[in-house]
Amino acid sequence: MTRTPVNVTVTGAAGQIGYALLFRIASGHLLGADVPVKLRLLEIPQGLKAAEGTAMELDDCAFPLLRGIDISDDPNVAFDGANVALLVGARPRTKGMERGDLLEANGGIFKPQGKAINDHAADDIKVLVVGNPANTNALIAQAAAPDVPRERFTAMTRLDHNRALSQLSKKTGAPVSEIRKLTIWGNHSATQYPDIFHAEVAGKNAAEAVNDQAWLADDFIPTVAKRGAAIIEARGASSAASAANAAIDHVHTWVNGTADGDWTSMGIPSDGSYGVPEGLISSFPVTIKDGAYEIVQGLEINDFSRERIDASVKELSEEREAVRGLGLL
Ligand SMILES: NC(=O)C1=CN([C@@H]2O[C@H](COP(=O)(O)OP(=O)(O)OC[C@H]3O[C@@H](n4cnc5c(N)ncnc54)[C@H](O)[C@@H]3O)[C@@H](O)[C@H]2O)C=CC1
Ligand SMILES: O=C([O-])CC(=O)C(=O)O
Repeated sequence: MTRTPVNVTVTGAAGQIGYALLFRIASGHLLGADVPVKLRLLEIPQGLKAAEGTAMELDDCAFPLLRGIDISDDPNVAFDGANVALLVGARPRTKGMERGDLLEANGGIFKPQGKAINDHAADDIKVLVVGNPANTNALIAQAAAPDVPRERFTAMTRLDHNRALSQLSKKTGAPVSEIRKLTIWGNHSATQYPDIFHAEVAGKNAAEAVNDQAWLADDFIPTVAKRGAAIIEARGASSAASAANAAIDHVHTWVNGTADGDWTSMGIPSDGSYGVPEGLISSFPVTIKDGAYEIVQGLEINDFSRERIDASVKELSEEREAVRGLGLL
């Protein structure tokens, strides 16, 4: 059966995450081994030549599922007909830059991209924001796209989720495949809260299996929350292949669903669940079926978790206020 190719737009295509991401999209890991894709690459003018080089390499792989590559520096062209948009390109924080400056610089990227998505993307568009500060960049893009259902704008906390799985696996000796129901709450930042109180390791409650409060508070949580900085320190560059892998996981799960008896973590617009103010793009535990996600309801939140969720959500509220103050919402 011939299928219509799915248009996948990737911004920041010439960057290091782009380089780790595009080959996996083209080889079928994003959407499935039977789904042809067309890539639409968006770069700034200085990045176009490098994007063209990457496109040449993509050609040279002769991927059977890759049905075309377009490159542009115009968001209105790159998002035209997009079914999936991976917003990776962002303005990194540079020396002496305050958080407000960073938010403003990113507003200049994510607002026009949100508008271009609003005006040109396909009706079924799904957006994942990877570029930092991811949650608030997603909010900016969403605000500029009033005609797109707001739940289509998501932010990536799957890398944090995967990091937490791996740390818990090392601690317990159980393979990652035996760990379920882990949650990242809040912001993709050092305030995020990786929660193991509802997680299961080989069918047993993870917090009880670990039974080590000091490890949880002083090792696990800071290791996961500060892993991005640790990678920069070790590698001399921020996470790239693991971030690309998480972006693939995020979209693959969004399209194909969560496994029975498990959930994943995604930055999504809050509906007010768990005391997270409505509209903030915060990470929650979600189950997904038929391309639609739902926040897992009814989890009991203990005092230890409540304090940490509240701290991360407070940071998200402050970021929202800051971009409101800049007229970006
Ligand atoms: N949410 C998450 O878990 C993670 C997020 N990140 C973030 O992802 C972003 C990208 O990381 P890298 O690929 O390592 O950065 P990079 O600097 O290697 O590449 C970024 C690319 O984006 C391009 N770009 C800048 N503005 C653009 C615009 N307006 N339109 C299109 N392209 C544009 C640049 O030319 C560059 O090629 C960063 O903001 C980084 O902090 C990184 C790791 C994990
Ligand atoms: O800090 C960064 O730029 C990279 C990042 O988000 C991460 O590795 O989690």
